[in-house]
Amino acid sequence: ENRLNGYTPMDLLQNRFFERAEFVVDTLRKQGYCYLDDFHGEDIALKILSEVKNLHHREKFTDGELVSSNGNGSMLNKKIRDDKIAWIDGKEENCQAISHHMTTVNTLIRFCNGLIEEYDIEHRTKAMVACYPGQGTCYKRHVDNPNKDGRCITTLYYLNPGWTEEKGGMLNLYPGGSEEPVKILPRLDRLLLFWSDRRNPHEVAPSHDVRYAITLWYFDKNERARFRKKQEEEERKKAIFSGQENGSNEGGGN
Ligand SMILES: Cc1cc(NC(=O)CCC(=O)O)nc(C)c1Br
Ligand SMILES: [Fe+3]
Repeated sequence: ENRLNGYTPMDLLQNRFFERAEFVVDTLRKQGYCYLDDFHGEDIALKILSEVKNLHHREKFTDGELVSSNGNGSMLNKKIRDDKIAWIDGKEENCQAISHHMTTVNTLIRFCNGLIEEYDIEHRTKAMVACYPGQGTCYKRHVDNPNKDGRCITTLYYLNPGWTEEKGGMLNLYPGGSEEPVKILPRLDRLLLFWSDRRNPHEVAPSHDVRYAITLWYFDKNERARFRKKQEEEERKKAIFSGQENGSNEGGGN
């Protein structure tokens, strides 16, 4: 077969992933976050962007969560976040490039998993495609996984060609809860990774132009299993409790 100085193209590809995984894991250990620029290359990045814009134009995004009341019971549709999101599993039509992104990040994370002994990463969420429509839309400071829901690594892929700080929309990251934020430019073809837990509070500064990103959260198998068991336990307790509440006794059954 076509061996290039002893390596096949697959060998070279594997090496490339291994090298990037080593850099990612070393950097995550050192500072808790890491970003790779020119992750897919411009052509594929622009293809992914066109699919995301297409989702946006086809109204496939829902509004960010609305919080309910302002405390005195009246329903105030105050927003805690301004992003519009679409959940994508990668099999949808016209999402081939987004699907390619998902499998590429899976491969990178699989190589990283071999180097991180404290986690055992086998699963992830669907892709959350997010759009900040501009006009000062932002996302308040928060931690992705404050209470051990299983998510250990957050990956954010940015799709904003020619973005500058004047447009706002910087991701302000506070690694180790530091006072001064690390300001990450959400530029096209940048892949940002960070530990999803309390080590990385973050916020999106007000955006003055349309800002797209794709998030994938990766789970630690054990933390996720514990969380699911706890959830089922709570469901059971709730079912029993609601049974007693309205006096019926079948709730205490099963
Ligand atoms: C729905 C949701 C979105 C986000 N997004 C960001 O933190 C913004 C990152 C960026 O676009 O730079 N985080 C959580 C914990 C939830 Br939940
Ligand atoms: Fe977040």
